[in-house]
Amino acid sequence: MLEIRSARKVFHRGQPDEKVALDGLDLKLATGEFAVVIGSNGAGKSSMLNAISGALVLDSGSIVINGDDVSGLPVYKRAVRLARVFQDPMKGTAASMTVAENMLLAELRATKRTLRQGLNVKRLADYKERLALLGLGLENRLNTRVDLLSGGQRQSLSLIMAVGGKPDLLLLDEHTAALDPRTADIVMQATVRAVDALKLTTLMVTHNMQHAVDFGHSVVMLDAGKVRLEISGQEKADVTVADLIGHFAVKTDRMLLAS
Ligand SMILES: Nc1ncnc2c1ncn2[C@@H]1O[C@H](COP(=O)(O)OP(=O)(O)OP(=O)(O)O)[C@@H](O)[C@H]1O
Repeated sequence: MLEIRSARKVFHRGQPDEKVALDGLDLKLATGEFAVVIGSNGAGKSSMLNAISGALVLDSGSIVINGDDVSGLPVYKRAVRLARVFQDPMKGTAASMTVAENMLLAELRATKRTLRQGLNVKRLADYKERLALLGLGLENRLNTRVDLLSGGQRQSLSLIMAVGGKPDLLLLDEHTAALDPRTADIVMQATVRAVDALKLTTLMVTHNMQHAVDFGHSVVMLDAGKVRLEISGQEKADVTVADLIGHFAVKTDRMLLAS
C-alpha cells in the first residue's frame, strides 16, 4: 500500500525561476495495485517518484508505505522496501560486474544479508531460471560483464533484479522509453508477468499512451504537481489512447485561452 499525503515541493522558492513541482499531491494505491502515471513534461511525475524514493525531500506532506510513514527516512533505508527501474539502462546495474554478480548484489540488498553468502550452484540455477523467462538469452550470459550487454538486455536485467526481492513498492520510471519497440515490448511483458505473479504494488511513469491503455489497473494523470485525473475499473478497461490524449488537449486549450 502506498499513500502520498498533501505532498508539496517548490524549487528555487522566492526566486524568479521558482517552480512548484508538487502542489499538495494526494495519491493512494492499494496493495497489489498497478497504476500507470501519465502527464505532460513538467507535470511532476519524476518529482513524485523521487519523493517516494527519498531522493527528493518534501517541503511538507508525507509518504506512507504499508502503513509506515517513511518521509523522514533517507534513500538507503527506503531502498529496502522499494525498487526502482530508471529510463537509462546504465543506472540500474553495476557495469564492471557480471550478470550473476549483479543479481547477487540485488538479492543481498533486498534480504539484508552479507556478501559472505556468495554465488553457489543453487543461486546460479535460480538466476538462470529467472533470466530465461525474459526470452533474451541472458540465462546463458551469467558470467558476462554487464557493460557488454545491449541496452535492452541491461534494462531487462535491471527489472529482474528490482523485482527479485519482492519489494513493497515497484517504481518504473519510463523504463522502456529508451528501448527499441521490440525490446520495449519484451520488457513490458516481463514487467506485467512479474507484477501479476508477485502482486507488486506498482507505479509506472510513461509517455506511451498505448502502454497506459494496455497495462495496469488504473491510470493517474498528473498536471502541475497534482492528480488531475484517475481512471480505474471499467472506465480504465474501456479507455482509449484518444481519450487520454483528449485530457492533455483540454489542458492545452485552457492554456491557449489563458494566454
Ligand atoms: N532539481 C530541480 N530544480 C529545479 N526545478 C526542478 C527540479 N526538478 C524538477 N524541477 C521542476 O519541477 C517541475 C516538475 O518536474 P518533473 O521533472 O517532476 O516533471 P515530469 O512530469 O517528470 O516531467 P518530464 O515528463 O519532462 O520528465 C518542472 O517545472 C521542473 O522544471
